[in-house]
Amino acid sequence: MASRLGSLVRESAKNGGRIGSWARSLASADLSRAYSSLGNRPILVDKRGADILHDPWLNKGTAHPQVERDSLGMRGLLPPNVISLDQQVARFGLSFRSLERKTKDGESDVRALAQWRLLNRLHDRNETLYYRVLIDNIKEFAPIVYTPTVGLVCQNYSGLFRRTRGMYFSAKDKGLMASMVYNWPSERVDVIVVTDGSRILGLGDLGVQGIGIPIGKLDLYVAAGGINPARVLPVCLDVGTNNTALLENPLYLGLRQPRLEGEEYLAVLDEFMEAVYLRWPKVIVQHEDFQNKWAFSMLKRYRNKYRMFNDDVQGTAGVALAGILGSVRAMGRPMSDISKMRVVVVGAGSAGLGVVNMVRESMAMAEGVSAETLKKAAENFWILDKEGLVTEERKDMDPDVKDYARSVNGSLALPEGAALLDVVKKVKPDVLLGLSGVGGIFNKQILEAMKHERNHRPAVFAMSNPTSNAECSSTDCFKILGGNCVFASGSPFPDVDLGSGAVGKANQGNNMYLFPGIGLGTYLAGARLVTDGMLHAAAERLASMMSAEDVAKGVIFPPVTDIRAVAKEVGAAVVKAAVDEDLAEGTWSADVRDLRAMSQDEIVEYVERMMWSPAYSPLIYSKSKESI
Ligand SMILES: NC(=O)C1=CN([C@@H]2O[C@H](COP(=O)(O)OP(=O)(O)OC[C@H]3O[C@@H](n4cnc5c(N)ncnc54)[C@H](O)[C@@H]3O)[C@@H](O)[C@H]2O)C=CC1
Ligand SMILES: CC(=O)C(=O)O
Ligand SMILES: [Mg+2]
Repeated sequence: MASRLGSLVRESAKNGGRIGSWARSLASADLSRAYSSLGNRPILVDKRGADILHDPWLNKGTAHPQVERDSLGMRGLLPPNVISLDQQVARFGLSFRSLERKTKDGESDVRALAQWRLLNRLHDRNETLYYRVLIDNIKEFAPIVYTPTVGLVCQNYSGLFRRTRGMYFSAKDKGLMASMVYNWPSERVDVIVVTDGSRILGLGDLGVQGIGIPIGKLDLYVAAGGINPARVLPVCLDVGTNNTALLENPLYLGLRQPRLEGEEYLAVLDEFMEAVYLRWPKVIVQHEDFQNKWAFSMLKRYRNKYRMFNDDVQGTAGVALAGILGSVRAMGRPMSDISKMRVVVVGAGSAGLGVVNMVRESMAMAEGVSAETLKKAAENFWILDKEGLVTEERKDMDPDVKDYARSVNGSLALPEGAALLDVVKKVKPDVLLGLSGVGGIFNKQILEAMKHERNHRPAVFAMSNPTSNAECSSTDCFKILGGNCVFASGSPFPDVDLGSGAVGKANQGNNMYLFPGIGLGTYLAGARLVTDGMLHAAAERLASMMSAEDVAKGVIFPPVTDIRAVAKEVGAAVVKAAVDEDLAEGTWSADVRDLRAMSQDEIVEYVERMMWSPAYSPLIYSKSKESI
């Protein structure tokens, strides 16, 4: 059969593709077997012609081979020259470079949006080519589809909106969500990223325009985590906005009403969660960029019921933990010395508190986690919010921060609400960690104060996004602290030339290093829940990927170009943890017994094998579409 199809294809090439009737006369099962033996798994489609060209999951554009053009009624709908996926990638590169040349002297925001538009249009047309381009150029394109440009895109989303992507559930859909989920065209969804748009990066409440974040996160799920793009769903819950500029903007596409509060808000969230699990019982739901007042409570409400996690609270925590472990090693100390670190955290929101909770647990682990060791570990943190240092004298204390409130007496005592500079001068921290959303708050004086005798290799993490909200830049940090400090930021910053061959290494400390692997591992494990054990395993695997030579140079995270390998390793660690915790049910391709029988290396191989990668599959017409 393979040779019959091969000869058909060769024949077609010779005679200009006049084999439509032959190809159609072959039973689709024969064709599918034939295609299988040629390589990619074929896809049965119940569409033809222009409908395929307008379906980004199926469209190959100029790469549709002649046999498909004939069998699927596309002859004449495309220019006659058939080109390959590689050639299409190269053509996209040429057109992207030409845009770069044309916009190089223009305003940087205009240029960034033009670059995003070019990628977005490709995403809308042809998902296979889009992800191939993204994977092949991840270092260059992640900052466009993800932070920082995605922030700018969200700020302008209503004006940029052309073709819809994802789903919107609003307060107006009450009682209808269980039927609405069936409007989504894909029968299978593995990962949903959902936001309510209330705290988009460090840019505040962007209402329905926050949809750009789930889209960008899911781009990384596909490109890094190898999740099939036909099985991801970005969602925005439109519960109103308190952003008056948006409410007054005639272009704004969301509901023009203040945000729902209390029971009304909860009713939307509950109905949404129930609806998606009704249609897709095994889906993983990632909560993203919910304002602090809801992030923790939603996590507590759902994490023991559904297969879900909050990326800002839990993904960020794992990345910061891995970064701090790397910094401890960079100081020339064993990882167990994490329990001796003094950490000043600026920002007591969902991200900041998520980080301190996880790092504290890791500190306590050295001596065995107990109420006593956790209490002792909490003393390693000084937490500031917009009112300054949180002490036991704080009025209306957030219960989530209470454990970390500092005493106003004794050694290292500081007054309630003490300013950051005073805290840094007195505490002389090993790690200064920013998750405040306040751009430039680590100013010259603060960074000068980080030069102290307690630690000649301190770590500065300016983790807020996007770039303009980073607490300091790599240049500020290295120019003041010298090449010895360890620097990480949420959005990418360049390495810094310190003269005489010395280079300050700018690490990107972003939850993008963990969430794709957490989702991938949870999915392949078929884990019922996402547990702390799985999250610790993910963070520890990320930390362990850095070699002694890397950390000695101040490199504490892998390069973005390795993000697919990171997701694979993290995913495998999550699978293993889920199996060890007896939470794994496996999937159709490996059930729990298969997973249990695998060695660690075999799990890594299995995860890699299961990762989707972009390649064109042969398309075969069938009236009743079923997977083969
Ligand atoms: N690098 C990464 O992977 C991640 C970065 N982030 C970034 O972290 C930032 C904060 O996110 P969330 O915690 O979710 O926000 P949030 O709104 O929950 O918390 C912000 C916190 O910063 C505090 N704050 C505001 N102004 C301050 C000031 N002048 N001094 C000290 N503290 C101040 C607030 O009181 C609040 O405690 C955002 O910019 C976000 O982009 C969040 C998640 C992951
Ligand atoms: C990276 C991320 O999740 C944030 O800035 O919110
Ligand atoms: Mg986020």
